[in-house]
Amino acid sequence: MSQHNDVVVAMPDASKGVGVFSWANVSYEVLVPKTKEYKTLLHGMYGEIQAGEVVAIMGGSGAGKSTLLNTLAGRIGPGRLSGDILVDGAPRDAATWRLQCAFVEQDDVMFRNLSVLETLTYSANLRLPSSMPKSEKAERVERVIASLGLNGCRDTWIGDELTRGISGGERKRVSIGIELVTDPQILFLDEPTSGLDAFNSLNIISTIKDVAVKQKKIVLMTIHQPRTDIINLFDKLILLSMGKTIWFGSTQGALENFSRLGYQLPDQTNPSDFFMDIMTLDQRSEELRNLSRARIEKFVSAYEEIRKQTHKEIATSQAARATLGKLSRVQWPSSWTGELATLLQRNAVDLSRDKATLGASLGQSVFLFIVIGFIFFKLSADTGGVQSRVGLLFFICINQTFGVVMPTISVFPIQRIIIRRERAGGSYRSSSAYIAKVISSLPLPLIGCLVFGIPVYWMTGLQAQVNKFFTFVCILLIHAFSANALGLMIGAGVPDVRVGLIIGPLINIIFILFGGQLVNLDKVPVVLRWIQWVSIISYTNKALNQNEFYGLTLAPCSPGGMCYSSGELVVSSFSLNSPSLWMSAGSNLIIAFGFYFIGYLLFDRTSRPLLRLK
Ligand SMILES: Nc1ncnc2c1ncn2[C@@H]1O[C@H](COP(=O)(O)OP(=O)(O)OP(=O)(O)O)[C@@H](O)[C@H]1O
Repeated sequence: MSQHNDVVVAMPDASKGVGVFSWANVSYEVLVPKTKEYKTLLHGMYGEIQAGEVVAIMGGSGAGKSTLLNTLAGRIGPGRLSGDILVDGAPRDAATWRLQCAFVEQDDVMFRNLSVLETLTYSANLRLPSSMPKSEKAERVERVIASLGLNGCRDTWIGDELTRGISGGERKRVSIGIELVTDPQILFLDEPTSGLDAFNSLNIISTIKDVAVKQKKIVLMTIHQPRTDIINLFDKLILLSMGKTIWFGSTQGALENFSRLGYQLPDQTNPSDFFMDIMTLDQRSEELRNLSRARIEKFVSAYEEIRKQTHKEIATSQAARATLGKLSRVQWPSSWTGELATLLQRNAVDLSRDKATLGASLGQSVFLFIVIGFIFFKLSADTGGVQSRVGLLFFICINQTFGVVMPTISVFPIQRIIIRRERAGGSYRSSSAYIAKVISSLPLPLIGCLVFGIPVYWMTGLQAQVNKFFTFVCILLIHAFSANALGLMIGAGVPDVRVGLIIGPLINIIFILFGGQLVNLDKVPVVLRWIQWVSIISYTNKALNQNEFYGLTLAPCSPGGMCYSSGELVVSSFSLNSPSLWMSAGSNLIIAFGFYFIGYLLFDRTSRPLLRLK
């Protein structure tokens, strides 16, 4: 399977930390589709962070904080990027960058059914080289737990809005821990305090500061109006407004700078409130906008003067450049099968603890076999019985399609953020992640189809022959397999679950229409007729009818009544005789593999992390 954008990564050399991360004259423009003109989001940015420093990007809404953070982290889409972004004086390199840096997103999306310890252990197992002994990985995890103060909740499940788990502050720590297990040199954090109370915010930033100082890491984060004791923890601030720098340096330096320009910090005011007041573009009226714009431009020019006087070129490290040249394609942390085994194990643990999903899924099958079993109880072999049998078999097709496709659609959209994050860290190949999901999503539909199908077969009085029964079960299992493939394919392609829940039923309904029971397919417009060849419902319906009616002895006709003389005649009168039973089942298998393959291509694309360094 193709690897597309996955970059094969080099293992980091833990003994070699990054000394300085710097950027010079960095601008970023995007094309605005409506006007077809470029809009500049970042204007000639400069900055430098030394190992052990924590730097915060602050600014009003729309100032460009996230854009700057993402640009420096290499997480930008199309657009014009110019300037230099350097690691120890050398340009970032795709082979090493993913392991040198880590990005902690604002939303802490994780597996809700795993404990803190398990979450960090899987991160270590997936992201650290397989050559590293298990005991060393476990030690690394323990160190991260200790440094982030997670010992008290190490065995608590992560949880989510619906299931109680660790607290918001602990979630943020775990998110940071997931990244820290690989010992990245540069840590980017997007609003690490958002959604946290003042106490927890201080706690998180103090922990980050502690880690940065002790482990000599470079930390850059965006933050919204931090309280005074948080702002005091930052070594430098980047104050942004309208995509321009109005200050880069210490908080004290910023206060002195603004004071010199006539803006004094009022008594008993938090510096961050003060900065926000003077650097935010006031949009309330034309007059206020012009006034605030003029003030901001004054700050921009004043800072530019200071920068020019103090700016020194970062010495380009020839040694670093030379090393980068040699590191191009090395290897993934583990072998493909190693990745698959770890991912399968994680999926299995997560699924086995998801009692609600397991219960609902099996409960649905039990409920339906009872209802259907009694509605169609012990069908007769007369004309009425024939009609009921045809209806029952078509209902089974529809039920088994909806029952499998709909829950499967959510598999990828729900975990896409996690997969993107892990792929961004170079943890595994997209193919192993996909195959692991396919395998772990199969047992539930297959078991569900047996729980429903076996009792229904005997309750409804379908042909009481062992070979017919096993063929029936086999057809149902193949159908569940194909429906699973269809659900995964839809889920892999849609941007979120809501879109999937619209597209899923639509495709199912079209497959039902082309299932051979509702419309005479010979009368359908030629351009649409091909749909029957990919309708898994059509093939399963044909296979089930042939299995049931071939060899079925029907009740003799009453004089003058309309009836079928044989089961074969029933099948041919509904045009369900071609292709043959095993050809139909085989077609469904081929279609399933087709769906899985298209699903993989879509998955690879939609779960691909952004990485743009040039
Ligand atoms: N792809 C894009 N096309 C056009 N404009 C964009 C694009 N991305 C961002 N912008 C604009 O760039 C500006 C900076 O956006 P950014 O998200 O960096 O702001 P921010 O400071 O992080 O704001 P907030 O605190 O509200 O998240 C905003 O005006 C935004 O509308």
